[in-house]
Amino acid sequence: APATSAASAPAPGPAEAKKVTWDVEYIMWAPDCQQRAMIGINGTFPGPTITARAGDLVSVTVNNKLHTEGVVIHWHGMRQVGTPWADGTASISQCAINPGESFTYEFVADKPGTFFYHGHFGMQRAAGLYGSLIVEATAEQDEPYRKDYDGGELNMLLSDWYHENVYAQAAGLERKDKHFQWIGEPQTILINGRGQYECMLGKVTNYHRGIDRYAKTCVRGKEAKLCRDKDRCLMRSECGPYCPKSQCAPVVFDVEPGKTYRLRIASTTTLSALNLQVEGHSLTVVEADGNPVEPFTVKDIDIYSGESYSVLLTTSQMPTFYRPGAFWISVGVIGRRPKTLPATAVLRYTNSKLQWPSSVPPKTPTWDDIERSKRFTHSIKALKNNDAATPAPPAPKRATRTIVMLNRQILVGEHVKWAINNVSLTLPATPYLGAYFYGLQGSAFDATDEAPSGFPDDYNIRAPPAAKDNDYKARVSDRVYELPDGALVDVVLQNADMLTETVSETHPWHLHGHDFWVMGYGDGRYDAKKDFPKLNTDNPPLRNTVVVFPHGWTVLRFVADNPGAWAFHCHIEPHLHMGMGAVFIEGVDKMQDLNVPGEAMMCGVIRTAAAVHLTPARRQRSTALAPAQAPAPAPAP
Ligand SMILES: O=C1O[C@H]([C@@H](O)CO)C(O)=C1O
Repeated sequence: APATSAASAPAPGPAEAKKVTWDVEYIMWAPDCQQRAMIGINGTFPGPTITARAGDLVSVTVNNKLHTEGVVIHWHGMRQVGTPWADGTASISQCAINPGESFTYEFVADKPGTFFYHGHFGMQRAAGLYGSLIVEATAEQDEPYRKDYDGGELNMLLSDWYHENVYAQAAGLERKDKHFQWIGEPQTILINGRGQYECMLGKVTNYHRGIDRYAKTCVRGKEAKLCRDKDRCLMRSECGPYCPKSQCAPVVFDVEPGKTYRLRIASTTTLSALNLQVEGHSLTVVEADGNPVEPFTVKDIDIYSGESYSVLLTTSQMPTFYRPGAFWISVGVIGRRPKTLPATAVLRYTNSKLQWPSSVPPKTPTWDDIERSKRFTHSIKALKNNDAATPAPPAPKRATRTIVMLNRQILVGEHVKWAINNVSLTLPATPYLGAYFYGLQGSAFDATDEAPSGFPDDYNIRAPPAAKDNDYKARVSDRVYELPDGALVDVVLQNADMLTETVSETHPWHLHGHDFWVMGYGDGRYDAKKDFPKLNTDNPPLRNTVVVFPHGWTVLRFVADNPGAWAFHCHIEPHLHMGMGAVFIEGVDKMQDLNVPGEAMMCGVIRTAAAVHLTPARRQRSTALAPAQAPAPAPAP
């Protein structure tokens, strides 16, 4: 029978239809039981969940009610074929929407899957501007794993949360050299926008104290009293995590025993890579970034910022004394030494004898076990010959253009930056899409030269960038890559030492406007002669986000068949802010045929050019305003 019974878990935000109006504004909220200012939509955090069906036209009118800054919203994973102006990237696909102004995004929800949306201007994603975007399959294009779950769907939007506001974070990153202030580890991991700062819902162990010396088990007795005042609780941080109406109340997924559920998981973290597990249950991965994968079963999954998965979970546990039918879902930090306690949610069977699990939440795998993470990531393969009505096209066997991208943390001037080859990306005042649409690229950004497609053969990826004069020097630039229409593009992401010797970090790279095939991964320096023949042309998974592991390489392939200006960047918010990104321009000659809304491009040199046609119109104005401004007739004597 088709699974229509939705499990009674709170979706991240209230569900919305496909045509909506959003007020984006500052709100006071307590996502981890501590009240802070953040960016909300229609008064809530996270923003409303959009649920659409594949092929639907989604229309979102954004009213910018942030009185001190512009805003844009990016629809992460939507390819925006024919609508590059709706991609929601400030300086790339549009001008930021000014305070007091509105903009309507209209795009087709092009394929079924688990997605999300978020701010893409400054560091607004880190300020809480995000929400879920779920695209359901139509009857004709049924997802291949649809028949494999009968329990319904659960949705988990994962994020990390900082108590320091994003303006302070950005200012710290921009300080010079010795005064550079890194954002550090987040205070709290959030599940559907809810977490509990320094507080474990389950028992605190030495393991938890090792992560955060302030870790404490939340006191339930004291809070019970506060909980009774339900209305007051709604906005008060001290109401604590166990008050059901509290903004930081834990997420509880109520499920029936003996069923299989589809758990949708997406991560929009600012920084953290996460590992998720459900006590006593295995997870079968079936979808990655909206694409069917060859199913594989694991105890836990890794998820990097920008990625999404669907996993199938069967509620097969018989209630026992030790496992009375309530289980911890635990989400912990991997890849960087954690200082943040794992987030917890509850999977609760309808026959559970207990409200809360009595066990200790499962431990997160050792944070620096990169080999374990590689094994998980390498297990993801495309589902071949799947019975979906529209199976994904096979990867082309070759590329017509190869861009090798050296990922380096490097000093530029005296600032700590990230650079790709020798370009640390800075965004121009004029959106690239508008610049190409109006043919103003020469004055809108540095179009004298393309961004570099490679780096010197003798560059040592296992040594930090040297400050010597003859070093391969990076500079801040807004140069782009122009890709011929239809080009088959290979991008080799090459990781290297950071400014700290022997240290290299994991970076999740996200491409706008496309899915790409992940052709392969390797350690050390990519060697085209040796490594190219070993790339996976058989079942490379299609994705929109992929990681490059420390000191390793990743090759991805895509077809440049979507005219527009597309960002390609590290999805770690501060890294993008520090220049870790690139811009691909596709279909230069086809750009003029697009239906680009001119009013979305009126900034930078386009505004200057448009202003040329405006002349003072004092006479018309005085005529137009005359009636309203005329003095009121004198009262009759
Ligand atoms: O960009 C980064 O800066 C810090 C560190 O390298 C300097 O404090 C860090 O861990 C990053 O990922």
